[in-house]
Amino acid sequence: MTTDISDEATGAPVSAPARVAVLGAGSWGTTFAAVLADAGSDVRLWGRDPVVVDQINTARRNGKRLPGITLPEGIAATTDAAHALDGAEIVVAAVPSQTARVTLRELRPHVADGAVAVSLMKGVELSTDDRMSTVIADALGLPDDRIAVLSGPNLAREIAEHQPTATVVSSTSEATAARVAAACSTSYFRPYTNSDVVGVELCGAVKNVIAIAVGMAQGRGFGFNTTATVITRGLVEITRLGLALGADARTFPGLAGMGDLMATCASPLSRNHTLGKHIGQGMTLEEAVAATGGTAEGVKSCRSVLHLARTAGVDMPITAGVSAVLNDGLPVAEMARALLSRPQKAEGIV
Ligand SMILES: NC(=O)C1=CN([C@@H]2O[C@H](COP(=O)(O)OP(=O)(O)OC[C@H]3O[C@@H](n4cnc5c(N)ncnc54)[C@H](O)[C@@H]3O)[C@@H](O)[C@H]2O)C=CC1
Ligand SMILES: O=C(CO)COP(=O)(O)O
Repeated sequence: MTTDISDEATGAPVSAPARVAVLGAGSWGTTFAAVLADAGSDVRLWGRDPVVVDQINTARRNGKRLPGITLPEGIAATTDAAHALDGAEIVVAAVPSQTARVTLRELRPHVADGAVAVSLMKGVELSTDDRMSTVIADALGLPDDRIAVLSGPNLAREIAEHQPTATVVSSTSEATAARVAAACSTSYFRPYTNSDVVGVELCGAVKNVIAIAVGMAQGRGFGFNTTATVITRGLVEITRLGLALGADARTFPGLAGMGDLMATCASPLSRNHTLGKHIGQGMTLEEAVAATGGTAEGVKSCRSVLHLARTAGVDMPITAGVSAVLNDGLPVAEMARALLSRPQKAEGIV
């Protein structure tokens, strides 16, 4: 299932530079644009905020999302989406999941013939329960074999600091996955490819919900035993949903599964984790969203994931608990009580 993208003789990453448009100049869009530029690609980064765009072009910084980071010269930022997309062979979507459909639909006329689209987004659409690759296919009118998703333990700030990490580029087309992987391969960012788009996307979306649960537990003052329990049982929930929806079991212990779950649940850099912690410490959802800043996808995706699960007849008690706390005002202490008082069962039954 997995392809190693490296030069067999030297072991060095093989990069194949491309003309790339990155849509969304938030923390991950900006960081991924920097990865692509470092891989030698010609990158145009589309952002809505002219102040952010101007700062990227003139000062090589995005002070709003990545304070203290100097960006490479190879990124040209613009507020003009048509200019960003003109001639782009690869189109990368990095806007909040719930806004993707409308944003991409508007930009569709500017997408070049033959372009490949890549989702960096980790969410499930609320109104449809669609994964982001489906939203992209609908909004841009692209066939599945010209769509890839990229997901893994990829906290933007660490990557912007060139700390080493790996990721998964998934597509139903091996050629598309390999092409995208080659365009973003650097000395600090190592893409692997696979073909399990369903599994990779579900892992990315649901781990945000589990990270909120871990944050809530830590906000209540609970330690590593609780954290490890929620992460482990969270992975069971992700696996259960994924298998019910046709994912490949090998994805869950991989980078997009366990890898991303660990990074997001452990790191204070995670917006989902941070938001959960604020809630656990007693903030309202509104206060927690404001205090967190940036896009915490799990806040909305907990509802669509839960709906997906219920439709598929899959039990996801942690996700249900997070949704009840965020949407129905259930106190965190009650969520913990409910989870701990579930009927006894044998471990290992997914
Ligand atoms: N930040 C990270 O470490 C990572 C984020 N992701 C995912 O990447 C996606 C984007 O996240 P971030 O860049 O971190 O978010 P962010 O909150 O830093 O930035 C989002 C960007 O989208 C723009 N935006 C908001 N609403 C929009 C709309 N209606 N139309 C067009 N643009 C709009 C904002 O102006 C902002 O530039 C999310 O799905 C997230 O889960 C995935 C991996 C890592
Ligand atoms: O997806 C991420 C790391 O892989 C980023 O997590 P947050 O969206 O919670 O910050």
